[in-house]
Amino acid sequence: MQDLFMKSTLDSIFKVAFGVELDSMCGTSEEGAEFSRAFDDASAMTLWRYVDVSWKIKKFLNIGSEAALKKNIRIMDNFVYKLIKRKIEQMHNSTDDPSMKKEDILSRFLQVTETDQTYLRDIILNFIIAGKDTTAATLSWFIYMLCKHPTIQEKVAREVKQMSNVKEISDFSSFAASMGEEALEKMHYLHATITETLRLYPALPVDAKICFSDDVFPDGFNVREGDMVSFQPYAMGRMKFIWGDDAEDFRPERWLDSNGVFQPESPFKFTAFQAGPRICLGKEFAYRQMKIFSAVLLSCFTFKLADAKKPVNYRTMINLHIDGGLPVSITRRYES
Ligand code: HEM
Repeated sequence: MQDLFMKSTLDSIFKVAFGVELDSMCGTSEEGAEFSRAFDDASAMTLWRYVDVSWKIKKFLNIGSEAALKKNIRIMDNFVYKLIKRKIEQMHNSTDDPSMKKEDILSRFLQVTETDQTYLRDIILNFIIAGKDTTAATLSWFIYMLCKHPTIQEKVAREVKQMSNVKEISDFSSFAASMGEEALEKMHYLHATITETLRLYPALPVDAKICFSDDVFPDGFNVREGDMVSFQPYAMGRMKFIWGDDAEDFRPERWLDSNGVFQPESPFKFTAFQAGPRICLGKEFAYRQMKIFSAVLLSCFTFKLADAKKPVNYRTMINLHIDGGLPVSITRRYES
């Protein structure tokens, strides 16, 4: 499942942010598949710099992991610069139809006359880094949690069916097409279940910052310019003094009031999306995307772990991935 989520969220971010059908899901674009591979390898190699004390020497000599990283960066750069060039050409050719220019985020940047190609490349990669693995990993943990808690899985499926107002689901794609904004808004239990997943499995388990200048924290602790300070949404999400004695239990109900309406928490308590001025810019987008994916999947299929006895471990990456993916068996809910 995790691999499929990674591919589909990459395709989705490409469509929304750059107006491009990458189709890494079906692999019809060889260029897209090469970019996707290079992107994943480059993220893993970048993280190893934290623990590999010799990375600077390797970089200087252009050997080992650093030579491979350089090659992957070149593949990504070529792909992204080509994309920017194509987009600029498309925009020039579509002057007669102004609506064509506004569809995606890259076009909007180009409209405000931003032409520095390196800056645009960084914007593109930033969106991919921020929006691909985060939602895919969260959806994987969400399905994992629902396999561990089948009654919650059924409750989510029931809510989706009820709120989407579809009497009988006869096929997957027409049900997906009928999933409107209004119906998604009403799915409070689904919203709570995704949020509960993020509390226990935040896509960014540790968030680090480097101090810009000397400072004193509210509790009197001194930090100096250049110090690294980190907070840990993973640990915070499991602390009893923050969430109560049942902090380690998966209980979506904790997010609902007595009428079943979702009650948000302060972002300084539920820190999966950061808080303050640097809070995640894609939070609403991420919820919408995750709700659409899970609503469609859960109303059409039931999920079970392929091997319920196999322990699930974390993979050492910036985002909280399931090591080795998430093999599941699925059963169709409707008669085809
Ligand atoms: C479950 C999904 C997601 C989670 C848990 C998440 C979490 C976060 C976190 C913790 C940060 C702060 C990083 C830092 O401290 O520098 C962040 C920043 C950001 N996120 Fe997300 N994110 C998610 C999905 C997305 C998506 C889908 C997009 C884009 C469509 C996105 C766009 C961004 C951007 C642009 C920033 C940078 C904001 C800034 O630096 O001011 N995120 N996200």
